[in-house]
Amino acid sequence: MAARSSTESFVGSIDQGTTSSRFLIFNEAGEVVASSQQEFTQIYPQPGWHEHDPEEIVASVKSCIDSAVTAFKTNGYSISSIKAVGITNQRETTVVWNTHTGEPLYNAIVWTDTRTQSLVRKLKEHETSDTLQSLTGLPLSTYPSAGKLLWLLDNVPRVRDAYENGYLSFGTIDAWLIYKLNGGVDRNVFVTDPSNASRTMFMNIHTLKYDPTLFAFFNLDGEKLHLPRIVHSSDREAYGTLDSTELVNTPITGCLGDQSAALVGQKGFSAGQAKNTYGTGCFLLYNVGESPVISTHGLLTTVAFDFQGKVNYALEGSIAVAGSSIKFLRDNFEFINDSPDISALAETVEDNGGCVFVTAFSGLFAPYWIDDARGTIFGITTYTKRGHIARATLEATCFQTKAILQAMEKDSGHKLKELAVDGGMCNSDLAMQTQADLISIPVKRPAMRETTALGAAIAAGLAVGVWSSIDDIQTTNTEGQTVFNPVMTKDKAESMFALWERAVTMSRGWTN
Ligand SMILES: Nc1ncnc2c1ncn2[C@@H]1O[C@H](COP(=O)(O)OP(=O)(O)O)[C@@H](O)[C@H]1O
Ligand SMILES: O=P(O)(O)OC[C@H](O)CO
Repeated sequence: MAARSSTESFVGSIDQGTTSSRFLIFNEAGEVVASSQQEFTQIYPQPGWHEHDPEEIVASVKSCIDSAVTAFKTNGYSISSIKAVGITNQRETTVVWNTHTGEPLYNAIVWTDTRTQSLVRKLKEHETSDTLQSLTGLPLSTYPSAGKLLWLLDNVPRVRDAYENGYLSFGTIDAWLIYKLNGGVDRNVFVTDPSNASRTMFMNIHTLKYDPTLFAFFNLDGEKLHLPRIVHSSDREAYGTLDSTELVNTPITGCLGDQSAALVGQKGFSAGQAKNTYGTGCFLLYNVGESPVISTHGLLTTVAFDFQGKVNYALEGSIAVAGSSIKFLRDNFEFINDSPDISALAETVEDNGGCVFVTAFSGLFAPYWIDDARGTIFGITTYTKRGHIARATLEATCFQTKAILQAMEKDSGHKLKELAVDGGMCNSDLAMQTQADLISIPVKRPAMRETTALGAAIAAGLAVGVWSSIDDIQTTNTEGQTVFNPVMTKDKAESMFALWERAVTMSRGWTN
């Protein structure tokens, strides 16, 4: 195709999720003009363990960049019109590497991994453990990075060795990717942003700095451990430039944890705005403004974004299992060939036939925090068909979202009037209708669902002036939304929810 003469600028976005990596190129209107996606290996060495190969993650990202850029060029665009790249990523997932060589010292331990259950219980016995949430925004659980790092130090001799000898680098996926995409040891760009650092339990949520009190609690020597420098989520200089791929020398200028990125991509810039992302897990973020609100109802406090010092916080309801339960039915039970087929299977029956599926594969996260629950299906009889299980699987995420919304209303004192959604599982009309029915408010799904990637592109584009301020992008992706209005009676929704809550109570204690 002939070269386009457009003076338009573009922004690339790396979206490194739990199950796949993507690279998307956005124009100034926030539209996707080229993209590429690649799944990578999920490693489950033991029940409850979940790992990724850090090098495979980097390779998948590079391959996506090259494929998308090739398509971009084929469409007549010039590489030089891509002004910057943003990064968004699965959070908490922990990578450790040799500071001198850049070699990973173990597989990445994924956020869903529950191997730290007993370690976390011991930490909870510590007399100051109940102060952690007010300092970090997070309750002690298997979820944040801190416990994963402690496990590595206790169980992997070469990690311990590297730590004792002062060459252990620790980072979440953003820090690892930025380091590797800059060429690793040679340039040693070792940074993270507050939305990612706030998931480690090493950062003080009020100061946005690593806190010696936290290192002392985890019995870590901050001098021995190499941690990424915390910089703004949108920054012209700090993140370096790509040293390879088709986009060599393009600056990386934005970085956001994926749930923060989705909030930005849904333009949840102001207090009172919220979004719910149904990916591998499901995460409801509610912007609470410029001061953190510490939850007393089972939610987390997280950094929504730090745009050149303008910091917004969010209350977060984290669900460990959402789209992954559908993949589970596909891969482990062969109920379906492909995730989208789940809706058709669920529609073969009228309702859940009395089944409730507590999908607690990693215990239950917000607002319950039950670490000793495991996946349990209640109500199975000889009447039960695969369709009932499919329906109960979709409903599980919707029930847990309802519980989170209730907690959020109590913490924030506000009632949401509608829920903005995105993420792979929101493609299921049945799931989104069920969600609207159960929470009795409308659910709004944007036409362009790659809002996580858009959020990282916005962070990067703001840093280099592709957009001069958030006002430039307020109307992006507002056309063509689908609205799911509740049709179920509130009484029916409440009685279904009561059964779910009963099932949650009964799922406790399995791994005790
Ligand atoms: N049409 C669909 N209906 C239901 N679930 C879906 C559909 N399409 C994708 N999914 C689920 O969405 C998840 C992937 O969503 P995505 O937002 O890409 O996740 P991540 O960012 O965690 O990799 C998968 O677990 C998949 O099962
Ligand atoms: O991969 P996702 O989209 O489910 O997101 C993972 C989260 O960041 C984990 O906290």
